[in-house]
Amino acid sequence: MSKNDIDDATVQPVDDGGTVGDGQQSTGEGQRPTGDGAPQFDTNVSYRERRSTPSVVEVRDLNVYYGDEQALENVEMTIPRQQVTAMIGPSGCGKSTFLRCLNRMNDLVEAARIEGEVLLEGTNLYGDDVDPVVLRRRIGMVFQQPNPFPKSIYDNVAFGLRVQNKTVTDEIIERALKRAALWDEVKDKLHRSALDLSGGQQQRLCIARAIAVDPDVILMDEPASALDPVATSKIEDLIEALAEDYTVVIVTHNMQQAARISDKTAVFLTGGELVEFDDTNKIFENPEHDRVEDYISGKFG
Ligand SMILES: Nc1ncnc2c1ncn2[C@@H]1O[C@H](COP(=O)(O)OP(=O)(O)OP(=O)(O)O)[C@@H](O)[C@H]1O
Repeated sequence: MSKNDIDDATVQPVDDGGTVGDGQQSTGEGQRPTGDGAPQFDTNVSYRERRSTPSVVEVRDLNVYYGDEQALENVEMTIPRQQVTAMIGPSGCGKSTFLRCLNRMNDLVEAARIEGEVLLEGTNLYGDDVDPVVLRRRIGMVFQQPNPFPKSIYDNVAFGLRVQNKTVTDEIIERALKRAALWDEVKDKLHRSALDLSGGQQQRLCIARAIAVDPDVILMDEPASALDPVATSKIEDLIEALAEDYTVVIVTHNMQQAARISDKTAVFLTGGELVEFDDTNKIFENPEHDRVEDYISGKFG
């Protein structure tokens, strides 16, 4: 399967009752024991109540290979709760591979082999008893190209809830659209096709769709790179606002964007090495590593 096939395979609704547009999947009520009854994530405690711990995702000794090629090498990272964490680095350094490891999207790539641990609230996502479908209900994803379904604006936002057999109310739809800073622009045309929206509006709709099911973490792979400067600016403002409620992890090619909107920045360099991970200000003003300084100052990449 090619890299592009991953997105294609996960953005369209399928009839297994699981996939929710932008890669979110669910089997119903979230993190209850599933399948053979193996306990998964603790769902009796809501994410809002679990905020007492500072980190939400811990990555330990992560190595990823595509066939013989190593794409990530011994990556260790602690992703803080309710902050924006940006991944930057030159093309091919493994940023998207890393992001996809956080919700097991790489499971869909036949050639990919993953070693190491990714802990969500202390549970290894790669544990034998973890259902990736349940996991993707907790970790949503927004892609580079806005990918609304050919349905109404309302039905796009409702999609994930319906897949999970959850109640859909006008209030829930309104709340998600407001949270995605789209409500004022669409409140009078909720039953019109989502495909009639502009690219920037479509991307905010995809964000509304992702947050309607109330995930813990939102992964974003270059969410503004297909948009014009005005639409990009709206998405950037929105990402900063979302971090009040959610943990956001974003891949961006745009260093200024990472500097503007993120709290933490991870710099990957060629060979899938995470060279530095720190507060964004530190990375951009006084990085520890010469290679990071060279990259930030545009000497390569
Ligand atoms: N499905 C795949 N099959 C084989 N190799 C892959 C696949 N996806 C990525 N790779 C390889 O893994 C390495 C890391 O790719 P990845 O897309 O994660 O990098 P990136 O930093 O996100 O790049 P870009 O900024 O260009 O999107 C590259 O060498 C790439 O060719």
